[in-house]
Amino acid sequence: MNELVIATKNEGKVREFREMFSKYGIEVKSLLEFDEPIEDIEETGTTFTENATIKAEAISKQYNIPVLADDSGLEVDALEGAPGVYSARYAGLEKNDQKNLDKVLENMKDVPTDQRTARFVCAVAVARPDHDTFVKIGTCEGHIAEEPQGEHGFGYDPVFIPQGSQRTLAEYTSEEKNAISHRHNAIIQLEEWLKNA
Ligand SMILES: O=P(O)(O)OP(=O)(O)OP(=O)(O)OC[C@H]1O[C@@H](n2cnc3c(O)ncnc32)[C@H](O)[C@@H]1O
Ligand SMILES: [Mg+2]
Repeated sequence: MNELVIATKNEGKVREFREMFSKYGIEVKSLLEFDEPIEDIEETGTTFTENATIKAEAISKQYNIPVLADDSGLEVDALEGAPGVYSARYAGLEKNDQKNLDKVLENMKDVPTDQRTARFVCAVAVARPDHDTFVKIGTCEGHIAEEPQGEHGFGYDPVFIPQGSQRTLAEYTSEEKNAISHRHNAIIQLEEWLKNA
């Protein structure tokens, strides 16, 4: 396999997948690079696994090709797992990263440091014509910062400090993030499939 379609319109994800798959010699094509516009796929599931499956199968069926999809988000313990599967829409349907992370910080303003634990979760689904879809899940444990720091990455990275670190993920280089991220931890479980695909 030298090219893999990823059913996402998130440029941050695309960048990370491109970097992580380059070492397998696989080029990544996202929904942003199709000749025709691709309609948004409604994420009607209640779990990361369901939503990743919905996205991968929708595009795989439409084009009759193998497709990978990623559904991910931030689970904050003090917010009972929110924003969770609603991470992209936490502050409204327009999907604004800044508003989303501001809302997390606002809802966490009275939560002391030792109770700010959280994790990123990433479900990657692989859907192929005439095969059962499979899903792998990766996580990255950490805690929520008091204020945003850093310019790298995307989404909630400026407020997420990985376990054992003093820096937010937005202060990590992309190489550093891609070595420990939830997305990395999901992808490494695909290695067998990638080698044989
Ligand atoms: O559905 P697609 O098109 O893939 O793009 P999306 O941005 O809508 O992606 P999701 O539905 O999976 O929602 C993921 C949310 O979690 C956030 N997120 C996921 N991975 C992240 C990461 O590595 N760092 C920071 N935030 C992340 C992201 O910003 C979104 O708000
Ligand atoms: Mg989405």
